[in-house]
Amino acid sequence: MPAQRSAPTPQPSPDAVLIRRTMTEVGPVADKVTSYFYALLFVRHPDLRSLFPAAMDTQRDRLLKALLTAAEHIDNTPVLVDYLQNLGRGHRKYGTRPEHYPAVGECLIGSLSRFASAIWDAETEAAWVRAYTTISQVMIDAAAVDELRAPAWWYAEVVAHDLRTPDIAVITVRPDQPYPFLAGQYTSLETPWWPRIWRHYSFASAPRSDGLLSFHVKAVPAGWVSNALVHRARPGDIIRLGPPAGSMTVDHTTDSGLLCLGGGTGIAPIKALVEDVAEHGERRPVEVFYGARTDHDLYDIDTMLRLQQSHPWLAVRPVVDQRAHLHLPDAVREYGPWNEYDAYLSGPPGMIRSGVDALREAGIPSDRIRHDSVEELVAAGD
Ligand SMILES: NC(=O)C1=CN([C@@H]2O[C@H](COP(=O)(O)OP(=O)(O)OC[C@H]3O[C@@H](n4cnc5c(N)ncnc54)[C@H](O)[C@@H]3O)[C@@H](O)[C@H]2O)C=CC1
Repeated sequence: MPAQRSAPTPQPSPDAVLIRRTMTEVGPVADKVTSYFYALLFVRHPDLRSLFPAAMDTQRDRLLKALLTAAEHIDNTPVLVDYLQNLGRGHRKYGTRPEHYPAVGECLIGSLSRFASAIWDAETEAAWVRAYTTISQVMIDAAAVDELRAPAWWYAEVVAHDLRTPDIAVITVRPDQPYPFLAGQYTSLETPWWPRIWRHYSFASAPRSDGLLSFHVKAVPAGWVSNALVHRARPGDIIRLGPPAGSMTVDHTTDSGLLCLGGGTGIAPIKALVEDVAEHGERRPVEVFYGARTDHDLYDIDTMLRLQQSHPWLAVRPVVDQRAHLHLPDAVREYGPWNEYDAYLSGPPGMIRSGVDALREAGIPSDRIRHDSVEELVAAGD
C-alpha cells in the first residue's frame, strides 16, 4: 500500500480489533496458514490450480498477503478502496472471475480458524466474513468496470534489447494495442518462459508518440523473470503486460520543484518523470540524485546528462557509494533547502525507507513524498 497516504486510524472499529487479534495470533505460524490455505483451495477447487504458476515458491503467499493486508486496513477506507480497485483490475490478467471469490474466502476463513483456534469464535468469524465480503466486492466491481474499457492484458513484442552492463538490460517493446499510462507508473510483466509468474517494472519513458514502452531490468541472483529478460529475451519474443498502476506521478497543477532520488534501476521511472515535465513545457526545478554502488553501475548516466544539457531547469547529480562513501539519501542532506519540493523516490526498498526518513528530516511533509509501495518492491525483487 502506498505509505504516503495511509493515515493511522485513531479508534479501530470492533471488526478491525477482531481482525488484528486474529493476525497477532497467526503471526508466528504465518507459513503454516499459507500452506494450509493453498492446500484447502486446490483440494476443494482443483479448477483454480491452473490460475497459479506451476512453482508456488516465491510468490506462493502473494494472494494471502494481499488479503491480509487489506483486512488489516479495513478501517482506512479511501486508501483501502484504492488498493483493492487496483488489485481487482490487476487480477483480470490471471483469469480471475467473480465466482472464484467465494471459494477463496471460504478457504481463507478455514485456514485462519484452524490456526487461530484459541481465540476463534462466532464474532471473529462474522468480522472476517464482513471484511472479506467488502474486499471481494470492491475487487469484483473494479474488474467489471475495467472490462468495459481495457483488455485484461496486452501482448507486446520485444523490439530492442540493449545489454548495458553484464546484468542490466534496457528492453523496448511494442504493445499489440494502445497502452495508456502515466509517467512514473509501473506495469506487471510475464515472460513466455515462466507462465503465470508476473513481476513489476516501471516504465522508463513518458508515453511516446510511437507507442513503444521501455523497461530497465537488472538480473538478480535466482530471479526467474529478471534473468529471462536480461539473458534470454531477444527481439521478436512476445511478453504479456498487465494494466498500469502506481501513483508516483507528476502533479501538473502545481509548479513546485521536484526532488528525485533514483537508486540503481530505480532511475527508470525518474527519467520518465523528467521527460513528462519537459513535455509539459514547465519550467520547474527538477533535481535528480542518481545513486549507484560503483561508477560502472551508473548505466544510464549518459542519457541523464544529455537531458540535463537540453533542459536548464534540470540538475543531475550522480552519487557513487564507492567514491562518496555514503548512501544516496545521505547525499541529499548536503544540498537543499528542500521544503518547497515534492519528492519522488525509486530504488531498492532499503533506499526508499532511509530516503523517506532523510527527506522528512529535511522538512518535506509526508504527503509530498511519493514512492511505490515498499511491500510490492520487496515482492518484485526477482
Ligand atoms: N519504482 C521503483 O521504485 C523502482 C524500483 N526498482 C528497484 O530498485 C532496485 C534497484 O536495485 P539495484 O540496481 O541493485 O540497486 P543497488 O542495490 O545497486 O542500489 C542503488 C542505490 O541505492 C542505494 N541504497 C541501496 N540500499 C540502500 C539502503 N539500505 N539505504 C540507503 N541507500 C541504499 C545505494 O547507495 C545506491 O546508490 C531493485 O530493488 C528494484 O526492484 C527498480 C525500478 C523501479
